[in-house]
Amino acid sequence: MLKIAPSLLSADFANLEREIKQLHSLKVDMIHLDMMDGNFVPNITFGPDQIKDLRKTTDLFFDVHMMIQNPDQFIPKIVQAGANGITIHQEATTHLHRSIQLVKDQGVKVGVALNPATSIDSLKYVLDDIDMILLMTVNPGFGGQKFIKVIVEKIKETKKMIGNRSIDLQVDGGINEITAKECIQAGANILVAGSYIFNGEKEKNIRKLKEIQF
Ligand SMILES: O=C(CO)[C@H](O)[C@H](O)COP(=O)(O)O
Ligand SMILES: [Co+2]
Repeated sequence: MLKIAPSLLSADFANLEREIKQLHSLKVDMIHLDMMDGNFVPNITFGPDQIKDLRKTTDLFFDVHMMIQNPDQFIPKIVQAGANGITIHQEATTHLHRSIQLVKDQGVKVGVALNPATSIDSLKYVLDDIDMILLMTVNPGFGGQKFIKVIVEKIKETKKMIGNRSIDLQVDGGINEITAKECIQAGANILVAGSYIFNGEKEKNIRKLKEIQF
């Protein structure tokens, strides 16, 4: 089933409660929270304290995309703050298997993210431990970047690797109604979209994504 995950990165940070309540009324499937440390990626966003405050505004699923070096130290804090799912970058941890187990121990969903130039090969060894794979369709760090088209092929290869396992395949970066269609046809089922949803009429943009036919 297709799921829509608006990224708060492009929301109005002076009115986050209002933005989240509107997304709730537009029946999105989850809220995508981009955590950045200025080290793994060249940008800084928010951490556990801010996520804890946002948690008070909604019961929507919080899908935390951790773009931080050495994620292990923050995993318990992010879960305590209210995350329902945590996605860690393979490139940000030396011991991917251990980091995955740490998230699982906290009782929330676990995803592994790959940068555009990272091969899917190492996923093979953790496939039976994870709930989601996030394929970055831009280089992480900023909203509003251009979709990297070569990743469509990677989506197809990843979908094949997943086989009949119940693992969600999420895409993130440069998603609009055109690129979303290509990703869905290739096998993705969760669309993260920031600038496309927030720049303009949210209701119309979310509807357009939901209406994409397979
Ligand atoms: O992880 C991210 C950036 O690193 C964001 O989720 C992503 O870029 C969403 O923004 P947009 O849809 O505007 O590309
Ligand atoms: Co993201």
